[in-house]
Amino acid sequence: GGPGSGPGPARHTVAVLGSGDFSKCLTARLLRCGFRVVVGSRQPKMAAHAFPHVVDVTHHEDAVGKAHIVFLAIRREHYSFLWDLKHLLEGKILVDVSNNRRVNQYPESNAEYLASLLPDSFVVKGFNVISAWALQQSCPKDASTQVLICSDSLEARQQIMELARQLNFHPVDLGPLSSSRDIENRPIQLFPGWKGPVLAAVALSIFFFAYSFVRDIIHPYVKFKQSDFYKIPMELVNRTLPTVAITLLALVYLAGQLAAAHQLYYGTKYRHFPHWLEGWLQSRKQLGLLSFFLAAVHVLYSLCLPLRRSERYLLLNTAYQQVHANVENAWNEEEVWRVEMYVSFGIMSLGLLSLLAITSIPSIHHTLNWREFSFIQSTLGYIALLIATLHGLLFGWKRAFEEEAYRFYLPPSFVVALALPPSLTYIEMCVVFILHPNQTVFP
Ligand SMILES: NC(=O)C1=CN([C@@H]2O[C@H](COP(=O)(O)OP(=O)(O)OC[C@H]3O[C@@H](n4cnc5c(N)ncnc54)[C@H](OP(=O)(O)O)[C@@H]3O)[C@@H](O)[C@H]2O)C=CC1
Ligand SMILES: [Cu+2]
Repeated sequence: GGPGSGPGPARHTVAVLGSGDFSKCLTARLLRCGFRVVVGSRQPKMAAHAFPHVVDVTHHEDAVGKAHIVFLAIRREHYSFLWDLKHLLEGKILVDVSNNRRVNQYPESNAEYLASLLPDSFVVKGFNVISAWALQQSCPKDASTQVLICSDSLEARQQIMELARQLNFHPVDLGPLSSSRDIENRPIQLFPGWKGPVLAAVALSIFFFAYSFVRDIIHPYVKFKQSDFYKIPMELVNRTLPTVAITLLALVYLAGQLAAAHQLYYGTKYRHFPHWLEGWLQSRKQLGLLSFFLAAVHVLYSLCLPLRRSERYLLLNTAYQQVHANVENAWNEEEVWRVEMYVSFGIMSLGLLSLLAITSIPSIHHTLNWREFSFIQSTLGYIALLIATLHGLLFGWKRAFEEEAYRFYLPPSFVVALALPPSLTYIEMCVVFILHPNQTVFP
């Protein structure tokens, strides 16, 4: 018969092969939840010391014979010994809990390898996303209680899901055994989805930092013998941060516009986007959050600029020169307006960006309906981008037009430092307003 047709009492006994950390913690959890456990070990006498007395620690053959569900708490590299137990494992449910060290370490998943080794057993993948430590917790309440389960045998899958429930986990059915590759990759992925956006942020940071370094440090030094190296830790960093932030934010919306253009060009919603665009669309959340993070750090840097010694000396020197030149009032109306607006736009864009970041948190996202989410992420996001651009333009205005040293140097620096991120914005805005006057296609 099927995997459920074993003799009655054996159902309540679970076998665990291997006596390592995972085996110990799993056994403890099984006992606590009312199961009887038999552990199979190569050296049962030695292994028995590590288990409570109620646990039957015995040889592999013996353990397998006493239970219908067998957990394999051993590493994939050692699976070959199961070949000798082949006939004993026939018709039993084998739970593969193994993990690998690297993503896609082997051509086939561990569970699929096991199934090919023992075609007459019912292999179920599961519990690998749970750490031995989490198994020891008596009443886990967080997300780590999720157990992803898959198997080609529906009945075996359901039995293991039921078992997971009895162990106070939340089983998630991921279907056939082919999902095991995905399940095995889960616990060893490092921030999946963040690689591309982080690489983009790092590459842009290097580029803009190098650019500012040449423009603000090397150029004045070579041309005017002016040593501004003190600017590296604060000013250069604080110039790089907002430029990267605004570029990343522009990239979020550029992806949506390219997708819209793609759909318009092919006249259908049902054609697949090219891979690069698909990946880009899926990293918009990460790009947006990175942009928010960099913008927030930029604000902290900006707030701390007046704390610097250099700032104090420069201020005193200016005051001294002013006295010397007999100028009573240095008030410059245009400058005042520029800076007031520049600061105000900066604060506004950070406020809007925080709103975007907060609404991207899943629990808050779920309280919004699709239109509300799309309004905040598309419309307000766009406005944030626009205001941030104005903030950047107002900042660059003075540098471009007023600072003695840069006046003749205007075209290349102005275009690259300021026009590049905003121009992405403007191109997008033209595209969106011409093609979709009142539509925001991708939230
Ligand atoms: N530790 C953890 O937090 C987690 C572990 N896992 C998975 O659980 C499995 C076991 O992990 P863990 O307990 O940490 O590993 P350990 O290395 O601590 O234990 C593995 C056990 O396998 C047995 N074993 C070792 N070599 C052989 C062999 N050549 N032939 C047969 N049996 C052998 C040993 O038992 P004995 O000497 O009694 O035969 C040993 O205790 C792994 O596949 C791992 O990926 C999954 C999720 C979390
Ligand atoms: Cu700024």
